[in-house]
Amino acid sequence: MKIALLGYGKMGKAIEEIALLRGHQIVIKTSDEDGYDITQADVAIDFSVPKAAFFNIAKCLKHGVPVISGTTGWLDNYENIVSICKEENGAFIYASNFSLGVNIFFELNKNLAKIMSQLKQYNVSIEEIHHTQKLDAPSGTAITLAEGIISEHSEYSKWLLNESKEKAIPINAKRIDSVPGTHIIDYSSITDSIQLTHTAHNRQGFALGAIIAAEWILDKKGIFTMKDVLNIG
Ligand SMILES: NC(=O)C1=CN([C@@H]2O[C@H](COP(=O)(O)OP(=O)(O)OC[C@H]3O[C@@H](n4cnc5c(N)ncnc54)[C@H](O)[C@@H]3O)[C@@H](O)[C@H]2O)C=CC1
Ligand SMILES: O=C(O)C1=N[C@H](C(=O)O)C[C@H](O)C1
Repeated sequence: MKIALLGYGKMGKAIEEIALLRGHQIVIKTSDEDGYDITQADVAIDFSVPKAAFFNIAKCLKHGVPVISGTTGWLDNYENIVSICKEENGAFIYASNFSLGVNIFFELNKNLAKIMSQLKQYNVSIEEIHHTQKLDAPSGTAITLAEGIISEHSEYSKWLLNESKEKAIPINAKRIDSVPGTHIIDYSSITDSIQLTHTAHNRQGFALGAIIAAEWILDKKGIFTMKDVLNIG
Protein backbone atom coordinates (compact mmCIF):
# COMPACT_ATOMS: atom_id res chain seq x y z
CA MET A 1 0.00 0.00 0.00
CA LYS A 2 0.98 3.62 -0.54
CA ILE A 3 1.55 5.32 2.81
CA ALA A 4 1.66 9.02 3.72
CA LEU A 5 3.76 9.68 6.82
CA LEU A 6 2.42 12.85 8.48
CA GLY A 7 5.24 13.54 10.90
CA TYR A 8 8.70 12.29 9.99
CA GLY A 9 10.40 12.37 13.37
CA LYS A 10 11.40 9.45 15.60
CA MET A 11 8.18 7.53 14.97
CA GLY A 12 7.84 8.45 11.29
CA LYS A 13 11.32 7.05 10.67
CA ALA A 14 10.67 3.86 12.71
CA ILE A 15 7.43 3.30 10.73
CA GLU A 16 9.18 3.85 7.39
CA GLU A 17 11.77 1.18 8.18
CA ILE A 18 9.19 -1.50 9.05
CA ALA A 19 6.75 -0.47 6.28
CA LEU A 20 9.45 -0.95 3.60
CA LEU A 21 10.32 -4.39 5.03
CA ARG A 22 6.62 -5.32 4.75
CA GLY A 23 6.59 -4.33 1.05
CA HIS A 24 4.80 -0.97 1.38
CA GLN A 25 5.70 2.26 -0.38
CA ILE A 26 6.13 5.64 1.32
CA VAL A 27 4.68 8.24 -1.07
CA ILE A 28 4.63 11.24 1.29
CA LYS A 29 6.81 12.09 4.27
CA THR A 30 6.22 15.48 5.73
CA SER A 31 6.94 17.52 8.80
CA ASP A 32 4.69 20.30 7.57
CA GLU A 33 0.97 20.75 7.15
CA ASP A 34 1.02 21.76 3.49
CA GLY A 35 2.80 21.15 0.19
CA TYR A 36 1.68 17.60 -0.53
CA ASP A 37 -1.22 15.89 -2.30
CA ILE A 38 -2.72 13.47 0.23
CA THR A 39 -4.82 11.73 -2.45
CA GLN A 40 -1.64 10.01 -3.71
CA ALA A 41 -1.78 7.80 -0.61
CA ASP A 42 -3.95 4.75 0.16
CA VAL A 43 -3.60 5.46 3.88
CA ALA A 44 -2.06 8.12 6.11
CA ILE A 45 -0.21 7.61 9.39
CA ASP A 46 0.00 10.69 11.63
CA PHE A 47 2.71 10.78 14.30
CA SER A 48 3.25 14.53 14.47
CA VAL A 49 2.82 17.06 17.27
CA PRO A 50 -0.25 17.87 19.43
CA LYS A 51 -0.96 21.19 17.65
CA ALA A 52 -0.83 19.63 14.15
CA ALA A 53 -2.73 16.36 14.60
CA PHE A 54 -6.28 17.72 14.23
CA PHE A 55 -5.50 19.52 10.96
CA ASN A 56 -3.63 16.51 9.54
CA ILE A 57 -6.38 14.02 10.40
CA ALA A 58 -9.20 16.29 9.19
CA LYS A 59 -7.39 16.87 5.88
CA CYS A 60 -7.11 13.11 5.24
CA LEU A 61 -10.76 12.49 6.09
CA LYS A 62 -11.93 15.35 3.84
CA HIS A 63 -9.99 13.81 0.94
CA GLY A 64 -11.27 10.28 1.51
CA VAL A 65 -7.97 8.88 2.81
CA PRO A 66 -8.19 6.48 5.80
CA VAL A 67 -6.03 7.71 8.66
CA ILE A 68 -4.24 6.26 11.68
CA SER A 69 -3.12 8.67 14.41
CA GLY A 70 -0.74 7.95 17.25
CA THR A 71 -0.11 11.58 18.14
CA THR A 72 -0.91 12.27 21.79
CA GLY A 73 -1.98 15.49 23.51
CA TRP A 74 -4.69 16.61 21.02
CA LEU A 75 -7.74 14.74 22.35
CA ASP A 76 -9.73 17.85 23.30
CA ASN A 77 -10.54 17.77 19.57
CA TYR A 78 -11.31 14.03 19.34
CA GLU A 79 -15.12 14.49 19.12
CA ASN A 80 -14.68 17.00 16.26
CA ILE A 81 -12.72 14.37 14.35
CA VAL A 82 -15.45 11.80 15.05
CA SER A 83 -18.01 14.22 13.54
CA ILE A 84 -15.87 14.88 10.46
CA CYS A 85 -15.24 11.16 10.00
CA LYS A 86 -19.00 10.46 10.11
CA GLU A 87 -19.85 13.35 7.76
CA GLU A 88 -17.26 12.20 5.23
CA ASN A 89 -17.98 8.46 5.67
CA GLY A 90 -14.28 8.05 6.39
CA ALA A 91 -12.11 5.64 8.35
CA PHE A 92 -10.06 6.54 11.43
CA ILE A 93 -8.15 4.94 14.29
CA TYR A 94 -6.55 6.76 17.20
CA ALA A 95 -4.55 4.84 19.79
CA SER A 96 -2.52 6.32 22.62
CA ASN A 97 -0.27 3.30 22.16
CA PHE A 98 -0.12 0.97 19.14
CA SER A 99 2.12 -1.73 20.61
CA LEU A 100 0.71 -5.22 21.14
CA GLY A 101 2.31 -5.36 24.60
CA VAL A 102 0.63 -2.17 25.81
CA ASN A 103 -2.74 -3.24 24.43
CA ILE A 104 -2.44 -6.48 26.46
CA PHE A 105 -1.35 -4.31 29.43
CA PHE A 106 -4.53 -2.18 28.99
CA GLU A 107 -6.64 -5.33 29.43
CA LEU A 108 -4.61 -6.52 32.47
CA ASN A 109 -5.04 -3.05 33.98
CA LYS A 110 -8.84 -3.20 33.70
CA ASN A 111 -8.99 -6.76 35.08
CA LEU A 112 -6.79 -5.80 38.05
CA ALA A 113 -8.86 -2.64 38.70
CA LYS A 114 -12.03 -4.77 38.83
CA ILE A 115 -10.45 -6.96 41.56
CA MET A 116 -8.98 -4.01 43.48
CA SER A 117 -12.33 -2.21 43.48
CA GLN A 118 -13.37 -4.64 46.25
CA LEU A 119 -10.22 -3.90 48.34
CA LYS A 120 -10.39 -0.38 49.73
CA GLN A 121 -7.10 -0.69 51.68
CA TYR A 122 -5.13 -0.26 48.42
CA ASN A 123 -4.50 3.14 46.77
CA VAL A 124 -3.59 3.25 43.09
CA SER A 125 -1.06 5.48 41.34
CA ILE A 126 0.46 5.52 37.85
CA GLU A 127 4.01 6.42 36.90
CA GLU A 128 5.11 7.10 33.33
CA ILE A 129 8.72 7.61 32.26
CA HIS A 130 9.66 9.01 28.84
CA HIS A 131 12.54 10.68 27.00
CA THR A 132 13.19 14.36 27.61
CA GLN A 133 11.97 15.42 24.12
CA LYS A 134 8.39 14.42 24.85
CA LEU A 135 6.07 17.45 24.50
CA ASP A 136 3.05 16.27 26.48
CA ALA A 137 2.49 15.08 30.06
CA PRO A 138 1.03 12.84 31.19
CA SER A 139 1.54 10.40 28.33
CA GLY A 140 -1.48 9.36 26.28
CA THR A 141 -0.90 5.80 27.47
CA ALA A 142 -1.04 6.86 31.14
CA ILE A 143 -4.34 8.65 30.45
CA THR A 144 -5.78 5.50 28.82
CA LEU A 145 -4.61 3.46 31.85
CA ALA A 146 -6.27 5.93 34.24
CA GLU A 147 -9.49 5.83 32.20
CA GLY A 148 -9.39 2.01 32.32
CA ILE A 149 -9.14 2.09 36.12
CA ILE A 150 -11.94 4.69 36.43
CA SER A 151 -14.21 2.50 34.29
CA GLU A 152 -13.79 -0.49 36.65
CA HIS A 153 -13.06 0.98 40.11
CA SER A 154 -15.81 2.85 41.97
CA GLU A 155 -13.35 4.75 44.23
CA TYR A 156 -11.87 6.78 41.35
CA SER A 157 -13.53 9.36 39.10
CA LYS A 158 -10.61 11.38 37.63
CA TRP A 159 -6.81 11.56 37.31
CA LEU A 160 -4.41 14.34 38.33
CA LEU A 161 -0.88 15.06 37.11
CA ASN A 162 1.76 14.90 39.87
CA GLU A 163 -0.87 15.50 42.55
CA SER A 164 -2.76 13.34 45.10
CA LYS A 165 -6.39 13.94 46.07
CA GLU A 166 -9.28 11.79 47.20
CA LYS A 167 -11.09 10.02 44.32
CA ALA A 168 -8.27 10.98 41.92
CA ILE A 169 -5.58 8.74 40.44
CA PRO A 170 -2.19 10.46 40.69
CA ILE A 171 -0.16 10.17 37.47
CA ASN A 172 3.50 10.90 38.08
CA ALA A 173 5.34 11.87 34.91
CA LYS A 174 9.14 11.57 34.75
CA ARG A 175 11.40 12.61 31.86
CA ILE A 176 14.74 10.77 31.68
CA ASP A 177 17.30 10.81 28.82
CA SER A 178 16.16 8.59 25.93
CA VAL A 179 13.64 6.26 27.63
CA PRO A 180 11.18 5.05 24.88
CA GLY A 181 8.26 4.59 27.32
CA THR A 182 7.70 2.88 30.68
CA HIS A 183 4.37 2.69 32.53
CA ILE A 184 3.88 1.41 36.08
CA ILE A 185 0.54 0.86 37.84
CA ASP A 186 0.97 0.60 41.59
CA TYR A 187 -1.58 -0.50 44.20
CA SER A 188 -0.18 0.09 47.70
CA SER A 189 -1.53 -0.68 51.15
CA ILE A 190 0.17 -0.35 54.55
CA THR A 191 1.35 -3.97 54.26
CA ASP A 192 2.34 -4.44 50.63
CA SER A 193 2.30 -3.28 47.00
CA ILE A 194 1.22 -4.82 43.73
CA GLN A 195 2.74 -3.41 40.53
CA LEU A 196 2.11 -3.96 36.83
CA THR A 197 4.85 -2.62 34.55
CA HIS A 198 5.18 -2.28 30.79
CA THR A 199 8.61 -1.33 29.45
CA ALA A 200 9.14 -0.49 25.78
CA HIS A 201 12.71 -1.45 24.82
CA ASN A 202 12.57 0.62 21.60
CA ARG A 203 9.97 2.14 19.19
CA GLN A 204 9.55 -0.93 16.96
CA GLY A 205 6.44 -2.20 18.77
CA PHE A 206 4.64 1.14 18.38
CA ALA A 207 5.64 1.33 14.69
CA LEU A 208 4.62 -2.24 13.81
CA GLY A 209 1.25 -1.77 15.55
CA ALA A 210 0.57 1.40 13.55
CA ILE A 211 1.37 -0.35 10.25
CA ILE A 212 -0.83 -3.33 11.17
CA ALA A 213 -3.64 -0.85 11.93
CA ALA A 214 -3.07 0.88 8.55
CA GLU A 215 -3.18 -2.47 6.69
CA TRP A 216 -6.37 -3.39 8.59
CA ILE A 217 -8.29 -0.14 7.97
CA LEU A 218 -7.80 0.00 4.17
CA ASP A 219 -11.18 -1.59 3.33
CA LYS A 220 -13.14 -0.23 6.34
CA LYS A 221 -15.38 2.77 7.07
CA GLY A 222 -15.91 4.08 10.59
CA ILE A 223 -14.09 4.89 13.81
CA PHE A 224 -12.12 2.06 15.35
CA THR A 225 -9.66 1.29 18.14
CA MET A 226 -6.72 -1.11 18.51
CA LYS A 227 -9.13 -3.52 20.26
CA ASP A 228 -10.90 -3.90 16.90
CA VAL A 229 -7.60 -4.38 15.07
CA LEU A 230 -6.02 -6.85 17.49
CA ASN A 231 -9.25 -8.60 18.48
CA ILE A 232 -8.19 -8.86 22.15
CA GLY A 233 -10.06 -8.33 25.40
N1 LIG B 1 0.48 6.00 19.89
C1 LIG B 1 1.71 5.48 19.98
O1 LIG B 1 1.91 4.25 19.94
C2 LIG B 1 2.87 6.41 20.09
C3 LIG B 1 2.64 7.75 20.08
N2 LIG B 1 3.68 8.63 20.06
C4 LIG B 1 3.31 10.02 19.89
O2 LIG B 1 3.58 10.36 18.54
C5 LIG B 1 3.94 11.73 18.42
C6 LIG B 1 5.27 11.85 17.68
O3 LIG B 1 6.27 11.23 18.42
P1 LIG B 1 7.81 11.26 17.94
O4 LIG B 1 7.93 10.77 16.55
O5 LIG B 1 8.57 10.63 19.02
O6 LIG B 1 8.08 12.83 17.95
P2 LIG B 1 9.15 13.66 17.09
O7 LIG B 1 9.23 15.00 17.72
O8 LIG B 1 10.39 12.87 16.91
O9 LIG B 1 8.43 13.81 15.67
C7 LIG B 1 7.34 14.65 15.40
C8 LIG B 1 7.52 15.23 14.02
O10 LIG B 1 6.35 15.94 13.63
C9 LIG B 1 6.80 17.03 12.86
N3 LIG B 1 5.74 18.03 12.68
C10 LIG B 1 5.62 19.27 13.25
N4 LIG B 1 4.53 19.87 12.75
C11 LIG B 1 3.98 19.04 11.82
C12 LIG B 1 2.87 19.12 10.94
N5 LIG B 1 2.09 20.22 10.90
N6 LIG B 1 2.58 18.05 10.16
C13 LIG B 1 3.35 16.95 10.18
N7 LIG B 1 4.44 16.83 10.98
C14 LIG B 1 4.75 17.86 11.79
C15 LIG B 1 8.03 17.54 13.60
O11 LIG B 1 8.80 18.35 12.76
C16 LIG B 1 8.70 16.21 13.94
O12 LIG B 1 9.55 15.80 12.91
C17 LIG B 1 3.94 12.27 19.86
O13 LIG B 1 2.70 12.88 20.10
C18 LIG B 1 4.09 11.02 20.71
O14 LIG B 1 3.52 11.16 21.99
C19 LIG B 1 4.97 8.22 20.10
C20 LIG B 1 5.26 6.88 20.16
C21 LIG B 1 4.23 5.87 20.16
O1 LIG C 1 6.13 10.32 23.11
C1 LIG C 1 6.44 9.11 23.15
O2 LIG C 1 7.58 8.72 22.93
C2 LIG C 1 5.38 8.13 23.42
N1 LIG C 1 4.16 8.56 23.46
C3 LIG C 1 2.99 7.78 23.64
C4 LIG C 1 2.24 8.24 24.87
O3 LIG C 1 2.15 9.46 25.09
O4 LIG C 1 1.69 7.40 25.58
C5 LIG C 1 3.24 6.31 23.58
C6 LIG C 1 4.59 5.85 24.06
O5 LIG C 1 4.56 5.74 25.45
C7 LIG C 1 5.73 6.71 23.57
